[in-house]
Amino acid sequence: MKKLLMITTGGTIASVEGEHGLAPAVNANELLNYVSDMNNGYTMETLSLMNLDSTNMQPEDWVTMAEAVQHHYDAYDGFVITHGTDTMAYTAAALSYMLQNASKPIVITGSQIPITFQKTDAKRNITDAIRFACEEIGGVYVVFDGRVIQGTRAIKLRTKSYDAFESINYPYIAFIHEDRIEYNKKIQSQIDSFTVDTSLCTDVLLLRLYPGLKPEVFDVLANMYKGVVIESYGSGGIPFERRDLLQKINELVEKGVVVVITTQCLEEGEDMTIYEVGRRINQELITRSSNMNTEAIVPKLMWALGRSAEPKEVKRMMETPIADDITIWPS
Ligand SMILES: NC(=O)C[C@H](N)C(=O)O
Repeated sequence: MKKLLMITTGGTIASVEGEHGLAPAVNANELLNYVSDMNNGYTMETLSLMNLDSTNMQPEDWVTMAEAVQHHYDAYDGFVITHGTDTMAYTAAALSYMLQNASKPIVITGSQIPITFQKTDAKRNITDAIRFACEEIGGVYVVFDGRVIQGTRAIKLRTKSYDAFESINYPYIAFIHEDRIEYNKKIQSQIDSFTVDTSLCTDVLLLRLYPGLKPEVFDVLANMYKGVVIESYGSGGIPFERRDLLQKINELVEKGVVVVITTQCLEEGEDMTIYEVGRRINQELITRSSNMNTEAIVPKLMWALGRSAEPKEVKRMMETPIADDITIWPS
């Protein structure tokens, strides 16, 4: 008999219609009461940790969640975390970095429609998440609309549809059917021991390039941030004609800021070795992101900066695959 803990954090799944629109209000026990087919095979305890729309979630809330799992880790066989969808991908990645080599499933789910509504995806998603949390598998996963996504690979692609999440640059882990779980990817069993490191440095900026961005904006960043993630274009170049951003980025790195380059393209990642706009970037100084998604890069950088103040060491951590966040490293 599996012993599970369901941790609730808010989101649409726990929302009710209030005076100012949908807002989370349902607690963990009430949420569980909506799920009818509580069957044998597991026992479930609940923890109402917070009740936030995930738009209001901050890195400190990721730490609260990681600490809750850490605190209860030995007492349970698996964890279900219910969460808003808007920042779920960030939370899933953040937990993947803070809670490494888990030998038990830590499953995050939510819904597009509140569980209190007649027609809702919430019941299915919770039921699926519970089923996956009973599996003999370790790590952090997003379960949504019958699909299981690696915690470092999820993105929210759709605002309304039930299939809100996609797995980026990585196969779905599994599909959850009514009668069985179909694995799509072989999962290696965990041999390293479970580690928890929740020290985050939140001095991180995410900047999306667009034609016309003023280079001077970079002058103010060094005083405010220790890490800057630049969502560049295509394979990952930086403009150096007219509005020369390259010079400014080099200056930032010289000042000790860790600059990570990624791409606005969702699929296939950066490869700065192809074009002159990419090759001009000093690869010794800049941090490559390969095919990580932005939702993973941002919390990974907060986590890496939380562990070391040495930019070279932060670059090394960022470029090292963790929790399957990087698969192909361009040669
Ligand atoms: N579907 C949802 O959960 C959206 C909600 N605004 C949230 O992220 O909390």
